[in-house]
Amino acid sequence: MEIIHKYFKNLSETQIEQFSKLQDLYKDWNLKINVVSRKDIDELYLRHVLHSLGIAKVMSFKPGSNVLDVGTGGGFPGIPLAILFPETQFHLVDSIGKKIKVVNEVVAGLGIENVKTSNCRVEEIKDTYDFIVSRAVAQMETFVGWTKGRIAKKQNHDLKNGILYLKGGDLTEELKLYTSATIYNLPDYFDENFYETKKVVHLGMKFKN
Ligand SMILES: C[S@@+](CC[C@H](N)C(=O)[O-])C[C@H]1O[C@@H](n2cnc3c(N)ncnc32)[C@H](O)[C@@H]1O
Repeated sequence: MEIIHKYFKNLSETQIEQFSKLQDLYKDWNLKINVVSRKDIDELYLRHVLHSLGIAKVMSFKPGSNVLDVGTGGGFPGIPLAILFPETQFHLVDSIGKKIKVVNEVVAGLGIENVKTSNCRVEEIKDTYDFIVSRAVAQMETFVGWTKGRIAKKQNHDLKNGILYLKGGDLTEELKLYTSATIYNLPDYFDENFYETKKVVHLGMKFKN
């Protein structure tokens, strides 16, 4: 939990309490339904919570905005972002029901009010969102296909509405179709070795008028 304080200084009492409770909640639920690897559960704050919050280093979601988390699994990056941005609405989607069950239990356990969940494939979602976030779900081309039409046209942020994807490694090949993508290197924000090759990729949507 100290590692969250290290990089996010102005947390409210509620946010501190919610972040602090995450580890015990995930430890309990992970015994029943495995959503986080055994190794990672001891490093939940480094490998999952802070990593999810990497998106917050490049984007401050405004009050009233809405965000879709595609393939949220156990709730990453959606749950840490929902704690950090309580006035933004988050929709967490996963095609595997037992993962959404854990997400629902964690959300209820923390008293988070700005998260809704759906157990379905993202291709079935019909709403639009200011941003779509994700980690470890699909290659960019597949992901862009799945989420086509889901970005709202009205812009409310400095960064263009679009996709904010947590990725790692060399992305030259994967992003060669997306020349307008911006890559933010997480080591510019976080010192820990875990982040050495990790990035946030922003892909702003272009709309034909
Ligand atoms: C490797 S896990 C990543 C989970 C989480 N984002 C994380 O980083 O911890 C990928 C997740 O994406 C989900 N998924 C894959 N394709 C999907 C789709 N088309 N729609 C919704 N969920 C999908 C899977 O069920 C799985 O839970």
